[in-house]
Amino acid sequence: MRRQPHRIYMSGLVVFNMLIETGMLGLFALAGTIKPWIVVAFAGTVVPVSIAIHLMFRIGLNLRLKEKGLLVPQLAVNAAAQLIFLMLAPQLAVFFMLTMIAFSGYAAPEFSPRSFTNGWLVFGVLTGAAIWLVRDRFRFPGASGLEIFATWLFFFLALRSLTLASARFFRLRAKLSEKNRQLEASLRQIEELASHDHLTGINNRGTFMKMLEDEAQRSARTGAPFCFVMLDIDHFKKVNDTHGHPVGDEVLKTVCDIAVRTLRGIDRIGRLGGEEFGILLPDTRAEEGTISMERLREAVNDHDWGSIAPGLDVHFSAGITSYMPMDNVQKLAKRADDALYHAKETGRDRVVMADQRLSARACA
Ligand SMILES: Nc1nc2c(ncn2[C@@H]2O[C@H](COP(=O)(O)OP(=O)(O)OP(=O)(O)O)[C@@H](O)[C@H]2O)c(=O)[nH]1
Repeated sequence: MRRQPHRIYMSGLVVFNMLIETGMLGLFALAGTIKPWIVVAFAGTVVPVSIAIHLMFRIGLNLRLKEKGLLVPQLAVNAAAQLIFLMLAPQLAVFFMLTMIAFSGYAAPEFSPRSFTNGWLVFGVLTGAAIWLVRDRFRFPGASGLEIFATWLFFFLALRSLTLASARFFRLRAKLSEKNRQLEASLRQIEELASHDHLTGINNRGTFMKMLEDEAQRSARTGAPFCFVMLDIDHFKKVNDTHGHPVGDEVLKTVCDIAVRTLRGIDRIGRLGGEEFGILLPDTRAEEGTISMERLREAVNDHDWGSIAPGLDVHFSAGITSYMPMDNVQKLAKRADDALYHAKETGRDRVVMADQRLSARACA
């Protein structure tokens, strides 16, 4: 499929060159070298055929065929046309022979080494036979047997070297495109590795803190509310110690999966380190944020942890805070961390809202 744009481009180039060739023949007709009807015959046969082939590529009819490049029919039609007109106007034989070399170059990427050798020999022999048949009207560079042979030999060898050079160029270009694609894929992978946590696949600390910073700036500008949550899995060390590190890893991944499923599409989650996660809830007020975290807590508590390891049970504690005017990320993180500490201190498996604690303290 990658070759199709190239085929469309090349067959379009053939149409363009056929039109140029018609114009050139017209000039020779004006100069009296050939009869005008030869130009009309060329324009009425070769040009429509090349347009038809180009349209076939454009519509994609060739994709239904086994030999999608249409190499054999294209070359056969073009070479037959050039040979017929070479015999009709042998005084312009070199002109038609050069055109054949150009077409062979266009078809280079479609050639296999065998099809190239076969085509080269067939065209060479046919062209030699055609020139020989019309040798009495052959003009350039001369009409003697040796001159005709030397002209033909030049064509025969040039056809080979130019086509092989084109084929090499196309192969090189294809290789370069492939390398480019691999490089782009590697770059994407590096970006992914640099911005995401490799175990859970969620944002890593750096990426998440940058998101938090951006959201704080957005809120300062627009006044839109948002909540920041620090979530920590309870007694995670015990999970590792009792069930092993691989089970601990599985717990981390599963908690993230549940969070991604439970939270909204615009919410962001990042791994801050170990078994601690940060959650950003844009356009969310304190009460809505608490409801959202309670829903996540229930989802984690209700999960069938026994399917990962018999007797396994997982809970988390979370501290949540909402953005306040004149806030910065450090202040937000401090409040959420204090609230998380409070959640742990007061029995774990709970969500504590920092702002309520602050207002409670202010009222006391
Ligand atoms: N399996 C696994 N364990 C990890 C990973 N990162 C950190 N840990 C473990 O997480 C545990 C965290 O233990 P603590 O900081 O004592 O916290 P805790 O046991 O959850 O206790 P509380 O937070 O007070 O409920 C340590 O045993 C770490 O080795 C990880 O990527 N995979």
